[in-house]
Amino acid sequence: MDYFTTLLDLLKTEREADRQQYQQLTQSASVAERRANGLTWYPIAIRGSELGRGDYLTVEVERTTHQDLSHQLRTGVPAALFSNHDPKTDRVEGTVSFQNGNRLKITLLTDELPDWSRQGKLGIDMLFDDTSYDEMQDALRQANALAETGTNQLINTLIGTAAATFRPEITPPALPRLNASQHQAVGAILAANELAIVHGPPGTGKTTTLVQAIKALVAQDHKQVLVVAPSNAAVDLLSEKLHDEGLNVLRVGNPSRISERLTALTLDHKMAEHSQMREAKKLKKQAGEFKNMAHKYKRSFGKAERDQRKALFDEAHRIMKDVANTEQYIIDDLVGRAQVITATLVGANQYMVRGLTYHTVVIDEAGQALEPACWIPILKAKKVVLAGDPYQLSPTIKSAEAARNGLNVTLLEKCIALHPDAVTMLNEQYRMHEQIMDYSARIFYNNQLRAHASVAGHLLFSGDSPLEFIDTAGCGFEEKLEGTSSTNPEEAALAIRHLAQLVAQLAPLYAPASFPSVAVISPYKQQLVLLNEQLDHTPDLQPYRHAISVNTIDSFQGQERDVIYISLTRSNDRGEIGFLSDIRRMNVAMTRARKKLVIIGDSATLASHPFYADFITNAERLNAYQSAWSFMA
Ligand SMILES: Nc1ncnc2c1ncn2[C@@H]1O[C@H](COP(=O)(O)OP(=O)(O)OP(=O)(O)O)[C@@H](O)[C@H]1O
Repeated sequence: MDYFTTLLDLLKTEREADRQQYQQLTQSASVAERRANGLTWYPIAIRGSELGRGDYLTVEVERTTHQDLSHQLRTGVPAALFSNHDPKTDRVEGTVSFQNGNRLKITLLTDELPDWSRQGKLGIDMLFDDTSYDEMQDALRQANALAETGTNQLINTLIGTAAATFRPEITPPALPRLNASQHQAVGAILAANELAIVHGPPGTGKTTTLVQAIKALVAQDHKQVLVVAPSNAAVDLLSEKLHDEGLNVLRVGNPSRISERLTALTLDHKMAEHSQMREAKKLKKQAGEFKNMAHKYKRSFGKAERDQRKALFDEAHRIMKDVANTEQYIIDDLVGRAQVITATLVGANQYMVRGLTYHTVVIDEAGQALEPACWIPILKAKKVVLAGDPYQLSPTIKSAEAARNGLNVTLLEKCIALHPDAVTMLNEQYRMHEQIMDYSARIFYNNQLRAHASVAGHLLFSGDSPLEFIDTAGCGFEEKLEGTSSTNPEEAALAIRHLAQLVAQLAPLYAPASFPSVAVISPYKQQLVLLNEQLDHTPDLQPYRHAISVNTIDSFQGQERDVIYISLTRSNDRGEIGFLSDIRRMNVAMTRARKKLVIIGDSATLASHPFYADFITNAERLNAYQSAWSFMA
């Protein structure tokens, strides 16, 4: 099938580009350089170790210095423990199985700590993640084979060779907390035979809707539902909300947020609480003792000692087999009792749940999911629910070639185009003042989005303007290049001065604890550095620092603040706007604001792009346009 062979080729191109970028960052790089690139923790101290399932040793380590450096050693990534003595030979590979703050656990492909780990300084290196690519590739191959039989109704629908069908007799239960479009979405999810799509623009209650739909699915079908998303954060959020609704949720893989409520949903925690676990623990301890005894007999001793050593090891292995059996029983029991299983897309193939099949799989944040990854959970189901917004951030793709040739188009977008009859768009939003929503609604949502009465007119204070565009054209604020990132120091200063004036207006109106939340965002990382400096050097803002954050747009998807400042940064006479031409990113930025949105930019540069030209005209129409001149005067 062309559909899947094309995807397989694109994935191969992407994998190569990703590997090359990884190699560039690691090859011939010193430990210090790798550490600076976030690929290595060094030095580390071992805080403990435990023998786990499959006789693999899990080692807990802590970063003892350089603790603030950002890094990519997240749960699930392949990694290696190494020693600085001879990092090429003194290393053992494994997978990060837990990470929080400056501690992580790595499960090693061995059952005991190597001798070299007791000398020299140790570190953890991130390795290239071949496993995820292998999983995606396997899924595409399997999908291809199934597609060729022509009989798989779900695949036929998703690739567009069959229509999506519905059971018209199904009527959704009464759900008084949902609005009309949310209720309709739940109805479509219940009635769909193969595919239902929930298009959720910003703040429209996509999560609320999905949670109610999943609850209704469990009640209707009496079958386990698999709920997945590309990011751990989204999986965490859904897991908590589903649990709050009284469902038995099993969170597979490690949560990115360590909250007690979430931890309680993980397999590790549920296992520890299980009635049969005490027995397994006792056995494990016994096996450990046998191993310790065996280690006392050195290999160089005589035959009798060697035999003794072997007998002890054999006994330890035999006991560990019993442990594995007991643990498997516990896992099967816990997995069997779950009504909802939650995981990331690739996590849906974790070995505890690898072989399971489901009636329905729900993919949230489908607008950010790489299509090949979606096929991992899809192959486990008869019916798919896709939820997301194709007009917010798309997945990050490393290979420009793969992106150009179609890897940047998500399954969500394809399915919306193929099956408009399967789409329900949630059309009422609970976040933005209607003037803040207006432009996004017009450009991206065909004017179909409404503001709920509770937010349509909400303001920071009576008489405030919810939308402001501050035009720096003609002020001589020129962009600079810092490395690969643009900056605009005068624009940063202006943004913070404007914020200081706003805060002065708000101060008498709000108690510190209920002070409106503010975020200052820019697509350019170096501009954030300048904004932070300006903030730190504005004494009047210090008492409110807790309410103000500075962030990139990408880290902000899914969040909201009362006040959003966007520093567009670009200002040049070539009309070059770089990153800003990705209007989906700008849609995310603009729709984070609840009560006030202040955008600062140079109309002379921005007007080269119709999205901004139109936005500025719109701002003028709404009386929201102001020249920076008049502000500075
Ligand atoms: N039917 C409703 N009635 C009243 N409030 C609602 C309703 N649906 C959602 N909300 C509120 O709207 C807000 C956003 O809801 P939710 O978190 O479900 O949205 P979302 O669409 O997932 O958000 P995002 O834009 O981050 O994707 C929440 O505060 C929620 O309580």
